[in-house]
Amino acid sequence: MTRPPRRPGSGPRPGRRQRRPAPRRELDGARLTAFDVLDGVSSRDAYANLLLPQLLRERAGDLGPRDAAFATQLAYGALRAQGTLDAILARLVDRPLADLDPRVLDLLRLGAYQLIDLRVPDHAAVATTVDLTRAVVGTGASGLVNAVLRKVAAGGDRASWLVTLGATGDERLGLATDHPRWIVEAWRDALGEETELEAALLADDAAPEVHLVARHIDREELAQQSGGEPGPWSPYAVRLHGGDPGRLPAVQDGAAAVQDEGSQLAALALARAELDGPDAAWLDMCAGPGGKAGLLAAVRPAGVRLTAADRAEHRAELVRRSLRDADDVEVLVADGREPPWSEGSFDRVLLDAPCTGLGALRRRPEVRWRRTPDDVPPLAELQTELLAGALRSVRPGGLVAYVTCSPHTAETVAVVDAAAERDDVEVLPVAPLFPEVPGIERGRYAQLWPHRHGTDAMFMALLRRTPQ
Ligand SMILES: C[S@@+](CC[C@H](N)C(=O)[O-])C[C@H]1O[C@@H](n2cnc3c(N)ncnc32)[C@H](O)[C@@H]1O
Repeated sequence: MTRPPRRPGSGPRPGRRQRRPAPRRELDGARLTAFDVLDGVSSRDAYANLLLPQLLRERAGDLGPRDAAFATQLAYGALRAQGTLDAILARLVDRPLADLDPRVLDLLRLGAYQLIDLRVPDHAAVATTVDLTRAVVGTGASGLVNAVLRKVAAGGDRASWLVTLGATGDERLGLATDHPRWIVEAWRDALGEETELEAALLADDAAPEVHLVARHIDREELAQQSGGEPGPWSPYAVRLHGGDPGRLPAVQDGAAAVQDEGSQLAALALARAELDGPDAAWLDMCAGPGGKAGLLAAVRPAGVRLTAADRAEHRAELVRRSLRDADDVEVLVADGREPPWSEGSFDRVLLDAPCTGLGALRRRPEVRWRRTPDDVPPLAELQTELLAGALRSVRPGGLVAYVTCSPHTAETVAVVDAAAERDDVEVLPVAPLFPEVPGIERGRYAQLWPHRHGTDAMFMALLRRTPQ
C-alpha cells in the first residue's frame, strides 16, 4: 500500500502539547479517498464523477494506480448501493439513520459495501473502517462502527442479506440492482416487458466503458493510439477498456473526445435523416457542454452553418471550447422557449432536452438516490415547451430530432406524442436510419439500452414540420 494522502486538518493542532501517538495501522489512502467522495456527496451535494477525478489528481503522488482503481470501485459502488446498504444498516442501528452523524453513516456504508459486495475479508473491512472512523470522526464513534459492521459481516453477502430483509417484487429488484423503486417502475414501463427488466437494471448498475468519438481523426488510428476497439454502432466510436482518455494526444488536441456511443447515434439521427429542399442551417438548441454539437460540426456537409445555443452562459462557454476549431459555427446564449432567431430559420434542429438523466445513471452513481418522481413533471413541461420552440425554429419541411438521456415515458414518448398531434407535424421512424443496430424500435421512436447496446439509455424521435 502506498502512503495515505494528507487531508486538511489532519495534522497536530498548534499550541497543544504533543502526546506520543499510540501505535496505529497506517490509514488506507484508497479508503480515505472513497470516504472523502461519499462525504462530499452527502455534505456538499458534490457530484462524484467530478469530485473523485479531482481528488485522484490532487493525490496522484500518494496513490498508485491500484489505489486509484480501488478508491473508484469503493466510492462509486457504495454510492450506487446506498439504498441496499441503508436498508441493512437500518436493521442494525438502534436509531433512525438520519439521526447519525452523516460522516458515521458514510463510514458505515463504506464498510458495509466491502462486506456485502466485495470479497474484502471481514476483518480487513471492519478494521480499516474503524481506523478511518477514529481518524475522521474520533474514537467515540469507532465503537458503534465496529459493532454494526461486525453484525453486517455476520449476515453474509448481498444475496443472504436480501433473504434476511425479506423484500419481494419490485422492492427486491430495487435492492438487488441498486435502484429506487420508482426507477424500477419507470424502466419496466419504458421497456414494455418484464423478461429483460432485471438484466437492464443490472447493466445500469455496472461501471460503463469509456467511449471516444473520432471527430477529426481516422477512427482506426484513434483505436490504435488508445488501445481501444471500434464501437459496434457508430462509425466514429472507439470503446476503451481502461486508461485515462485525457492523456491521449487526439483528445488533448480536440481531434477526438469522450462521448457515449449512444450520444453519437443521437447526433447522427439528425444528420442522417433525408431532407427535401435547402439544407444549409443546423441548430443545436440545448448544446451545453457541446458533445453532440462537436460531432454535428464534424459530420455536416460542406456549406452547412451550425448554430449552437444554451440557456446557461457557462454551458455555452463549454460549447465554444468544444467547437473552438470548427469553421462556420455560432454559439449563442439563448432560451429555446423564447429564441432570439426568427421562426423557421433552420433546416435541421437537434433538441437534446434537459431531463432526469435516468438513462445515464451508470456515470453518475449518486443521481439515482438524489432524483425523485417529483422531478419528472416540471421537466416534462419544460421539454414540451422546448419542443414547441424547436418546431417554431425549423422551416416547414425541416427536421427536429428530440433526444433525451432518459427512457422515462413522461419525458420521451408522452412529450413527442403530444407534439405529433399537431396538424403540421409528422413523425418519421428512427430505426431505419440505423439498420445495423438491432432492438432499437420503441414504437415510432428509438430507444437504446445499456444491456442491449452497451450505451446510455438514449431516446430519439424524429419529427418533420410539414409544409402547410
Ligand atoms: C442534456 S443537456 C445537453 C447536452 C449536449 N447536447 C451535449 O451533447 O453535450 C441539456 C442542456 O440544456 C440546457 N437548457 C436547459 N434549459 C434550456 C432552455 N430553456 N433553453 C436552452 N437550453 C436549455 C442546459 O443548460 C443543458 O446544457
